[in-house]
Amino acid sequence: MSGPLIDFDRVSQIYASRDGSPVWALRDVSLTVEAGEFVCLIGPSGCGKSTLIHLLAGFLTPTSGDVRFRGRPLAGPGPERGVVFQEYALFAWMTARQNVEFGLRMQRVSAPIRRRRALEALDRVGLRHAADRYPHELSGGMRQRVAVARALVVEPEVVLMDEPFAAVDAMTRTTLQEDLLRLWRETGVSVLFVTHNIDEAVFLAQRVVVMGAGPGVIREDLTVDLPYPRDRGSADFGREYARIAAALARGSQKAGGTDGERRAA
Ligand SMILES: Nc1ncnc2c1ncn2[C@@H]1O[C@H](COP(=O)(O)OP(=O)(O)OP(=O)(O)O)[C@@H](O)[C@H]1O
Repeated sequence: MSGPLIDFDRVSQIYASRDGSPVWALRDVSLTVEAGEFVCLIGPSGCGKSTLIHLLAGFLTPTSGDVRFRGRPLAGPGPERGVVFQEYALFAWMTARQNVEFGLRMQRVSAPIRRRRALEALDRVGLRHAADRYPHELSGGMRQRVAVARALVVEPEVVLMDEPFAAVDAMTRTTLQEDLLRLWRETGVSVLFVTHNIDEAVFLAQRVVVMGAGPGVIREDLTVDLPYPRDRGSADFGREYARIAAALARGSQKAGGTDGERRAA
């Protein structure tokens, strides 16, 4: 393939606030993601991380600029872009297997193939045994695993994850991170992952995109050049952590700047 998988080209997103005044969620954001990359977006609350994910998911159309996938402007949601949110967005009235089958049903995949693929996807996240349970019978971590299986079962080219592990306890979170890395390496899918957590970004990402708020811009785009699996106790890990923390601190000092500053930086 020539060109990036994902291309944000000078994208701005303006919402109307309750009193009608404009809210610049993103201003002039340019970002590319290559096929197979694992990229984390990190930044203060309100810097437009979720907006960026929603644009890419096709839930929103940018106020100006273009969002392209494989060189083509996006026109709504599509099966090549899977989404996992922080909240367990599972259908309460469906079992884990039925939840995972949902996307395949939309694609009109036949019932026996749906069933087989859903069970395989649940197996990959270690939940085949829980296929017939309803969401309320699952722990928070298990529900997020089902959400990951549901996103992956349709074999997307990118998974968009908006703070997917923020609501689970620390130990479960670590396990989910390890599982996600394994799935990423097994499938070759690209991952765009929003987090507030520097440790999570350093553990997971090949690139960490640091955003700033007021309006939302990209401040820095940092490569994390550490081999996988990463050792949280290593000096190298600590150095990368400090580098990203410093970039975040610089970004918040510059709040209110423009994308032009990023280019100049
Ligand atoms: N539907 C909306 N209408 C009006 N303003 C909105 C809307 N959605 C988001 N905003 C505003 O746009 C800005 C960016 O919001 P967004 O949710 O993308 O940020 P975020 O970085 O994901 O924040 P957080 O880390 O708190 O989830 C914020 O100022 C927010 O209040």
